[in-house]
Amino acid sequence: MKAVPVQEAVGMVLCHDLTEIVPGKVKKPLFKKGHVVKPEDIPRLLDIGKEHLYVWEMREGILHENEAAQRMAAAAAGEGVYLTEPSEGKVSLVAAMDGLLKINSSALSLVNEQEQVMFATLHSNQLVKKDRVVAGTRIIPLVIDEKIITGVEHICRDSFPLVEVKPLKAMRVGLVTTGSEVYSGRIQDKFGPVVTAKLAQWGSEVTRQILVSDSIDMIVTAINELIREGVDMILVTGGMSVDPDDVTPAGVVAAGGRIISYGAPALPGAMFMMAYIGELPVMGLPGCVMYHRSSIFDLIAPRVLAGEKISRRDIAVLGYGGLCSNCSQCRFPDCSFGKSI
Ligand SMILES: Nc1nc2c(c(=O)[nH]1)N[C@H]1C(S)=C(S)[C@@H](COP(=O)(O)OP(=O)(O)OC[C@H]3O[C@@H](n4cnc5c(N)ncnc54)[C@H](O)[C@@H]3O)O[C@H]1N2
Ligand code: MOO
Repeated sequence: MKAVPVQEAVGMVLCHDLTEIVPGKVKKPLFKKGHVVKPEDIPRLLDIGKEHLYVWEMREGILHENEAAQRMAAAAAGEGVYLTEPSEGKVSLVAAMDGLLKINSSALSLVNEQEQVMFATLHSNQLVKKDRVVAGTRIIPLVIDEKIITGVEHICRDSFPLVEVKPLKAMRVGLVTTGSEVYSGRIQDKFGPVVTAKLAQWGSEVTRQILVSDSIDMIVTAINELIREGVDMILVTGGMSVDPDDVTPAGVVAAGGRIISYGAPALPGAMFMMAYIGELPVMGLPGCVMYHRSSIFDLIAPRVLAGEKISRRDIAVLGYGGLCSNCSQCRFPDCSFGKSI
Protein backbone atom coordinates (compact mmCIF):
# COMPACT_ATOMS: atom_id res chain seq x y z
CA MET A 1 0.00 0.00 0.00
CA LYS A 2 1.32 3.42 -1.00
CA ALA A 3 0.21 6.95 -0.04
CA VAL A 4 -0.03 9.53 -2.85
CA PRO A 5 -0.99 13.24 -2.61
CA VAL A 6 -4.66 13.76 -3.65
CA GLN A 7 -3.71 16.23 -6.40
CA GLU A 8 -1.83 13.39 -8.11
CA ALA A 9 -4.57 10.81 -7.54
CA VAL A 10 -6.81 11.60 -10.54
CA GLY A 11 -7.53 8.37 -12.43
CA MET A 12 -6.59 6.16 -9.47
CA VAL A 13 -8.93 3.61 -7.89
CA LEU A 14 -9.90 4.12 -4.22
CA CYS A 15 -9.05 1.09 -2.13
CA HIS A 16 -11.46 1.79 0.75
CA ASP A 17 -14.62 3.80 1.45
CA LEU A 18 -13.95 7.41 2.45
CA THR A 19 -16.27 8.67 5.19
CA GLU A 20 -17.74 12.12 5.62
CA ILE A 21 -18.99 13.10 9.07
CA VAL A 22 -20.98 16.24 9.88
CA PRO A 23 -22.05 15.94 13.54
CA GLY A 24 -25.79 15.39 13.91
CA LYS A 25 -26.32 15.28 10.13
CA VAL A 26 -24.19 12.94 8.09
CA LYS A 27 -22.02 9.88 8.57
CA LYS A 28 -21.70 7.99 5.36
CA PRO A 29 -19.23 7.03 2.68
CA LEU A 30 -18.60 10.09 0.49
CA PHE A 31 -16.73 7.87 -1.97
CA LYS A 32 -16.97 4.08 -2.13
CA LYS A 33 -14.14 1.66 -2.61
CA GLY A 34 -13.51 1.21 -6.33
CA HIS A 35 -14.38 4.83 -7.23
CA VAL A 36 -12.07 6.33 -9.87
CA VAL A 37 -10.88 9.72 -8.67
CA LYS A 38 -11.98 12.61 -10.95
CA PRO A 39 -10.56 16.15 -11.02
CA GLU A 40 -13.79 17.56 -9.45
CA ASP A 41 -13.38 15.17 -6.48
CA ILE A 42 -10.16 16.85 -5.32
CA PRO A 43 -11.75 19.79 -3.43
CA ARG A 44 -14.30 17.45 -1.76
CA LEU A 45 -11.51 15.12 -0.67
CA LEU A 46 -9.60 18.06 0.79
CA ASP A 47 -12.85 19.16 2.55
CA ILE A 48 -12.96 15.87 4.46
CA GLY A 49 -9.31 16.17 5.36
CA LYS A 50 -7.75 13.81 2.84
CA GLU A 51 -4.45 15.19 1.58
CA HIS A 52 -3.19 11.73 0.70
CA LEU A 53 -4.87 8.61 -0.59
CA TYR A 54 -3.82 5.01 -0.34
CA VAL A 55 -3.22 3.11 -3.51
CA TRP A 56 -3.84 -0.60 -3.30
CA GLU A 57 -1.01 -2.99 -3.99
CA MET A 58 -2.12 -6.62 -3.80
CA ARG A 59 0.19 -8.79 -1.67
CA GLU A 60 0.04 -12.47 -0.88
CA GLY A 61 -1.26 -13.19 2.64
CA ILE A 62 -2.68 -9.70 3.21
CA LEU A 63 -6.46 -9.08 3.19
CA HIS A 64 -8.35 -5.88 2.48
CA GLU A 65 -10.75 -4.75 5.26
CA ASN A 66 -13.87 -5.64 3.24
CA GLU A 67 -12.80 -9.20 2.54
CA ALA A 68 -11.62 -9.68 6.13
CA ALA A 69 -14.99 -8.50 7.53
CA GLN A 70 -16.91 -10.67 5.09
CA ARG A 71 -14.92 -13.73 6.10
CA MET A 72 -15.38 -13.14 9.83
CA ALA A 73 -19.11 -12.49 9.44
CA ALA A 74 -19.60 -15.57 7.27
CA ALA A 75 -17.68 -17.74 9.74
CA ALA A 76 -19.78 -16.55 12.69
CA ALA A 77 -23.27 -16.52 11.16
CA GLY A 78 -25.54 -19.52 11.66
CA GLU A 79 -29.19 -20.10 10.71
CA GLY A 80 -31.58 -17.17 10.56
CA VAL A 81 -28.94 -14.53 9.84
CA TYR A 82 -27.97 -12.76 6.62
CA LEU A 83 -24.99 -10.50 5.90
CA THR A 84 -24.89 -7.01 4.41
CA GLU A 85 -22.37 -5.85 1.84
CA PRO A 86 -19.39 -4.17 3.51
CA SER A 87 -19.74 -0.44 4.08
CA GLU A 88 -16.80 1.56 5.46
CA GLY A 89 -15.20 -1.84 6.01
CA LYS A 90 -18.00 -3.11 8.28
CA VAL A 91 -20.29 -6.08 7.65
CA SER A 92 -23.57 -6.30 9.58
CA LEU A 93 -25.32 -9.52 10.58
CA VAL A 94 -29.09 -9.13 10.26
CA ALA A 95 -32.03 -11.24 11.47
CA ALA A 96 -33.55 -13.09 8.50
CA MET A 97 -36.79 -13.70 10.44
CA ASP A 98 -38.52 -12.91 13.73
CA GLY A 99 -37.02 -15.17 16.37
CA LEU A 100 -34.79 -15.75 19.38
CA LEU A 101 -31.27 -14.32 19.12
CA LYS A 102 -28.51 -16.64 20.35
CA ILE A 103 -24.96 -15.37 20.84
CA ASN A 104 -22.08 -17.57 21.95
CA SER A 105 -20.63 -14.90 24.22
CA SER A 106 -17.53 -16.80 25.37
CA ALA A 107 -16.48 -17.53 21.77
CA LEU A 108 -17.25 -13.90 20.93
CA SER A 109 -14.82 -12.77 23.65
CA LEU A 110 -12.17 -15.13 22.25
CA VAL A 111 -12.58 -13.50 18.82
CA ASN A 112 -12.24 -10.05 20.35
CA GLU A 113 -9.07 -11.07 22.18
CA GLN A 114 -7.40 -11.37 18.74
CA GLU A 115 -5.46 -8.30 17.63
CA GLN A 116 -6.90 -5.85 15.08
CA VAL A 117 -10.42 -7.27 14.85
CA MET A 118 -13.74 -6.40 16.48
CA PHE A 119 -17.11 -8.13 16.63
CA ALA A 120 -20.04 -6.55 18.52
CA THR A 121 -23.51 -8.03 19.10
CA LEU A 122 -26.80 -7.48 20.90
CA HIS A 123 -27.42 -9.57 24.02
CA SER A 124 -28.27 -13.22 23.69
CA ASN A 125 -31.66 -14.82 24.38
CA GLN A 126 -33.83 -11.91 23.32
CA LEU A 127 -36.53 -11.78 20.70
CA VAL A 128 -35.60 -9.85 17.56
CA LYS A 129 -37.65 -8.80 14.57
CA LYS A 130 -36.81 -9.66 10.98
CA ASP A 131 -34.26 -7.25 9.44
CA ARG A 132 -32.91 -6.02 12.79
CA VAL A 133 -29.13 -5.67 12.86
CA VAL A 134 -27.96 -8.10 15.57
CA ALA A 135 -24.16 -7.85 15.14
CA GLY A 136 -21.40 -6.05 13.27
CA THR A 137 -17.77 -6.85 12.56
CA ARG A 138 -14.72 -5.23 10.99
CA ILE A 139 -10.96 -5.06 11.25
CA ILE A 140 -9.26 -2.02 12.80
CA PRO A 141 -6.56 -1.29 10.16
CA LEU A 142 -7.23 -1.08 6.43
CA VAL A 143 -5.45 -4.34 5.69
CA ILE A 144 -4.68 -7.35 7.86
CA ASP A 145 -2.49 -10.42 7.93
CA GLU A 146 -4.66 -13.28 6.66
CA LYS A 147 -3.41 -15.48 9.53
CA ILE A 148 -5.42 -13.43 12.02
CA ILE A 149 -8.62 -13.95 10.04
CA THR A 150 -7.88 -17.66 9.70
CA GLY A 151 -7.52 -17.73 13.50
CA VAL A 152 -10.93 -16.08 13.90
CA GLU A 153 -12.43 -18.61 11.48
CA HIS A 154 -11.02 -21.44 13.61
CA ILE A 155 -12.61 -20.03 16.76
CA CYS A 156 -15.92 -19.71 14.90
CA ARG A 157 -15.70 -23.27 13.57
CA ASP A 158 -15.01 -24.67 17.05
CA SER A 159 -17.99 -22.86 18.59
CA PHE A 160 -20.33 -22.56 15.60
CA PRO A 161 -22.54 -20.62 15.38
CA LEU A 162 -21.50 -17.43 17.17
CA VAL A 163 -24.67 -15.66 16.04
CA GLU A 164 -27.99 -17.33 15.26
CA VAL A 165 -31.71 -16.48 15.15
CA LYS A 166 -33.99 -19.39 16.02
CA PRO A 167 -37.61 -19.33 14.83
CA LEU A 168 -40.33 -19.80 17.45
CA LYS A 169 -42.60 -22.83 17.13
CA ALA A 170 -46.35 -22.29 17.16
CA MET A 171 -47.30 -24.22 20.30
CA ARG A 172 -50.63 -25.28 21.76
CA VAL A 173 -50.58 -24.18 25.37
CA GLY A 174 -52.77 -25.38 28.24
CA LEU A 175 -53.46 -23.16 31.28
CA VAL A 176 -54.31 -24.36 34.77
CA THR A 177 -55.46 -21.39 36.82
CA THR A 178 -55.39 -22.03 40.55
CA GLY A 179 -56.99 -20.10 43.40
CA SER A 180 -60.22 -20.57 45.34
CA GLU A 181 -61.07 -16.88 44.86
CA VAL A 182 -61.07 -17.29 41.08
CA TYR A 183 -62.58 -20.80 41.03
CA SER A 184 -65.52 -19.74 43.22
CA GLY A 185 -66.12 -16.66 41.10
CA ARG A 186 -65.34 -14.18 43.93
CA ILE A 187 -62.93 -12.44 41.56
CA GLN A 188 -62.49 -12.57 37.81
CA ASP A 189 -59.47 -14.31 36.30
CA LYS A 190 -56.86 -11.77 35.17
CA PHE A 191 -54.05 -14.25 34.47
CA GLY A 192 -55.60 -15.92 31.41
CA PRO A 193 -55.87 -12.76 29.27
CA VAL A 194 -52.32 -11.60 30.06
CA VAL A 195 -50.72 -14.94 29.23
CA THR A 196 -52.93 -15.48 26.17
CA ALA A 197 -51.96 -12.06 24.74
CA LYS A 198 -48.25 -12.69 25.30
CA LEU A 199 -48.36 -16.11 23.68
CA ALA A 200 -50.34 -14.73 20.72
CA GLN A 201 -47.64 -12.11 20.21
CA TRP A 202 -45.11 -14.96 20.03
CA GLY A 203 -47.24 -16.96 17.57
CA SER A 204 -48.65 -19.53 20.01
CA GLU A 205 -52.14 -20.18 21.26
CA VAL A 206 -53.84 -21.03 24.55
CA THR A 207 -56.05 -23.92 23.46
CA ARG A 208 -57.64 -24.63 26.86
CA GLN A 209 -57.85 -23.03 30.27
CA ILE A 210 -59.00 -25.00 33.30
CA LEU A 211 -59.88 -23.22 36.55
CA VAL A 212 -59.20 -25.16 39.75
CA SER A 213 -59.34 -24.46 43.47
CA ASP A 214 -56.31 -24.67 45.77
CA SER A 215 -56.33 -28.45 45.63
CA ILE A 216 -53.51 -30.80 44.65
CA ASP A 217 -55.99 -33.36 43.29
CA MET A 218 -57.71 -30.80 41.08
CA ILE A 219 -54.35 -29.57 39.73
CA VAL A 220 -53.31 -33.18 38.91
CA THR A 221 -56.63 -33.90 37.15
CA ALA A 222 -56.39 -30.67 35.11
CA ILE A 223 -52.78 -31.37 34.07
CA ASN A 224 -53.67 -34.93 33.03
CA GLU A 225 -56.56 -33.65 30.95
CA LEU A 226 -54.30 -31.16 29.15
CA ILE A 227 -51.74 -33.91 28.50
CA ARG A 228 -54.50 -36.08 26.99
CA GLU A 229 -55.42 -33.18 24.73
CA GLY A 230 -51.83 -33.12 23.47
CA VAL A 231 -50.73 -29.61 24.45
CA ASP A 232 -47.08 -28.65 23.88
CA MET A 233 -46.70 -26.65 27.10
CA ILE A 234 -48.56 -26.29 30.40
CA LEU A 235 -48.70 -23.11 32.49
CA VAL A 236 -50.01 -23.27 36.03
CA THR A 237 -50.86 -19.79 37.28
CA GLY A 238 -50.99 -18.62 40.89
CA GLY A 239 -50.46 -20.51 44.10
CA MET A 240 -46.67 -20.18 43.95
CA SER A 241 -46.08 -18.40 47.23
CA VAL A 242 -45.57 -19.40 50.86
CA ASP A 243 -49.18 -19.60 52.06
CA PRO A 244 -50.55 -22.98 53.15
CA ASP A 245 -53.07 -22.64 50.29
CA ASP A 246 -50.33 -22.26 47.67
CA VAL A 247 -50.05 -25.82 46.42
CA THR A 248 -49.02 -25.41 42.77
CA PRO A 249 -45.50 -26.93 43.07
CA ALA A 250 -46.89 -29.89 45.05
CA GLY A 251 -49.63 -30.33 42.41
CA VAL A 252 -47.09 -30.38 39.56
CA VAL A 253 -44.93 -32.93 41.38
CA ALA A 254 -48.00 -35.09 42.09
CA ALA A 255 -48.76 -35.01 38.34
CA GLY A 256 -45.33 -36.53 37.64
CA GLY A 257 -43.39 -33.29 37.30
CA ARG A 258 -39.62 -33.20 37.60
CA ILE A 259 -38.73 -29.83 39.08
CA ILE A 260 -35.74 -28.12 37.43
CA SER A 261 -36.01 -25.09 39.67
CA TYR A 262 -38.55 -23.81 42.16
CA GLY A 263 -37.55 -20.20 42.62
CA ALA A 264 -35.60 -18.07 40.13
CA PRO A 265 -33.08 -15.24 40.60
CA ALA A 266 -35.26 -12.70 38.80
CA LEU A 267 -37.40 -9.86 40.10
CA PRO A 268 -40.21 -9.95 39.13
CA GLY A 269 -40.22 -13.73 39.08
CA ALA A 270 -38.72 -15.01 42.33
CA MET A 271 -41.43 -17.65 42.87
CA PHE A 272 -41.27 -19.02 39.31
CA MET A 273 -41.06 -22.77 38.81
CA MET A 274 -39.65 -24.67 35.83
CA ALA A 275 -40.54 -28.35 35.55
CA TYR A 276 -40.93 -31.12 32.98
CA ILE A 277 -43.38 -33.99 32.82
CA GLY A 278 -41.45 -36.30 30.50
CA GLU A 279 -40.45 -33.87 27.74
CA LEU A 280 -43.44 -31.57 28.31
CA PRO A 281 -42.46 -28.16 29.73
CA VAL A 282 -44.53 -27.08 32.73
CA MET A 283 -44.12 -23.64 34.27
CA GLY A 284 -45.49 -22.40 37.56
CA LEU A 285 -46.21 -18.69 37.12
CA PRO A 286 -46.33 -16.46 40.20
CA GLY A 287 -48.70 -13.50 40.48
CA CYS A 288 -46.08 -11.01 39.31
CA VAL A 289 -46.31 -12.41 35.76
CA MET A 290 -49.93 -11.22 35.67
CA TYR A 291 -49.06 -7.83 37.17
CA HIS A 292 -45.79 -6.70 35.57
CA ARG A 293 -45.34 -5.87 31.91
CA SER A 294 -42.11 -7.92 31.83
CA SER A 295 -41.07 -10.70 34.15
CA ILE A 296 -39.36 -14.07 34.29
CA PHE A 297 -42.01 -15.39 31.88
CA ASP A 298 -40.66 -13.09 29.12
CA LEU A 299 -37.17 -14.48 29.72
CA ILE A 300 -37.99 -18.18 29.73
CA ALA A 301 -41.08 -18.72 27.55
CA PRO A 302 -39.47 -17.52 24.27
CA ARG A 303 -36.63 -19.99 24.81
CA VAL A 304 -39.06 -22.85 25.36
CA LEU A 305 -40.94 -21.78 22.21
CA ALA A 306 -37.62 -21.83 20.33
CA GLY A 307 -37.32 -25.50 21.27
CA GLU A 308 -34.76 -25.15 24.07
CA LYS A 309 -34.72 -27.44 27.08
CA ILE A 310 -34.29 -25.25 30.16
CA SER A 311 -31.63 -26.37 32.65
CA ARG A 312 -31.05 -25.36 36.25
CA ARG A 313 -27.94 -23.53 35.07
CA ASP A 314 -30.03 -21.50 32.55
CA ILE A 315 -32.12 -20.30 35.48
CA ALA A 316 -29.19 -19.77 37.86
CA VAL A 317 -27.30 -17.42 35.52
CA LEU A 318 -30.32 -15.10 35.30
CA GLY A 319 -29.39 -13.48 38.64
CA TYR A 320 -26.83 -11.19 37.01
CA GLY A 321 -29.12 -8.74 35.17
CA GLY A 322 -32.19 -10.33 36.76
CA LEU A 323 -33.36 -7.18 38.53
CA CYS A 324 -35.98 -5.21 36.59
CA SER A 325 -35.67 -1.43 37.13
CA ASN A 326 -39.43 -0.90 36.89
CA CYS A 327 -39.00 2.03 34.52
CA SER A 328 -42.09 4.22 34.13
CA GLN A 329 -41.85 3.55 30.38
CA CYS A 330 -40.90 -0.10 29.92
CA ARG A 331 -38.42 -0.62 27.06
CA PHE A 332 -37.90 -4.38 27.55
CA PRO A 333 -36.15 -6.14 25.83
CA ASP A 334 -34.02 -3.04 25.12
CA CYS A 335 -32.74 -2.87 28.70
CA SER A 336 -30.56 -4.82 31.10
CA PHE A 337 -33.34 -7.10 32.45
CA GLY A 338 -32.46 -10.71 31.69
CA LYS A 339 -29.20 -9.88 29.92
CA SER A 340 -27.11 -12.28 31.95
CA ILE A 341 -24.67 -13.24 29.18
N1 LIG B 1 -44.76 -13.54 52.79
C1 LIG B 1 -44.52 -13.65 51.48
N2 LIG B 1 -45.40 -13.13 50.63
C2 LIG B 1 -45.17 -13.19 49.31
C3 LIG B 1 -44.02 -13.82 48.82
C4 LIG B 1 -43.15 -14.41 49.74
O1 LIG B 1 -42.15 -15.04 49.38
N3 LIG B 1 -43.43 -14.30 51.07
N4 LIG B 1 -43.80 -13.80 47.48
C5 LIG B 1 -44.38 -12.70 46.76
C6 LIG B 1 -44.18 -12.83 45.34
S1 LIG B 1 -42.60 -12.52 44.79
C7 LIG B 1 -45.22 -13.09 44.48
S2 LIG B 1 -44.98 -13.02 42.79
C8 LIG B 1 -46.52 -13.45 44.95
C9 LIG B 1 -46.85 -14.84 44.40
O2 LIG B 1 -48.15 -15.00 44.48
P1 LIG B 1 -48.80 -16.37 44.02
O3 LIG B 1 -48.36 -16.70 42.65
O4 LIG B 1 -48.54 -17.40 45.06
O5 LIG B 1 -50.31 -16.00 43.96
P2 LIG B 1 -51.40 -16.11 45.09
O6 LIG B 1 -50.78 -16.00 46.46
O7 LIG B 1 -52.23 -17.26 44.77
O8 LIG B 1 -52.18 -14.76 44.79
C10 LIG B 1 -51.57 -13.51 44.94
C11 LIG B 1 -52.59 -12.44 44.50
O9 LIG B 1 -52.89 -12.56 43.15
C12 LIG B 1 -54.30 -12.77 42.94
N5 LIG B 1 -54.49 -13.74 41.85
C13 LIG B 1 -53.92 -14.97 41.76
N6 LIG B 1 -54.35 -15.58 40.65
C14 LIG B 1 -55.19 -14.73 40.03
C15 LIG B 1 -55.93 -14.80 38.83
N7 LIG B 1 -55.90 -15.88 38.03
N8 LIG B 1 -56.67 -13.73 38.48
C16 LIG B 1 -56.73 -12.63 39.27
N9 LIG B 1 -56.04 -12.51 40.41
C17 LIG B 1 -55.30 -13.55 40.80
C18 LIG B 1 -54.78 -13.34 44.23
O10 LIG B 1 -56.15 -13.13 44.39
C19 LIG B 1 -53.93 -12.54 45.23
O11 LIG B 1 -54.48 -11.25 45.40
O12 LIG B 1 -46.57 -13.57 46.33
C20 LIG B 1 -45.86 -12.54 47.05
N10 LIG B 1 -46.07 -12.64 48.44
O1 MOO C 1 -41.87 -13.97 42.08
MO1 MOO C 1 -42.62 -12.48 42.59
O2 MOO C 1 -42.46 -14.01 41.66
O3 MOO C 1 -41.02 -11.72 42.26
O4 MOO C 1 -42.78 -10.77 42.12
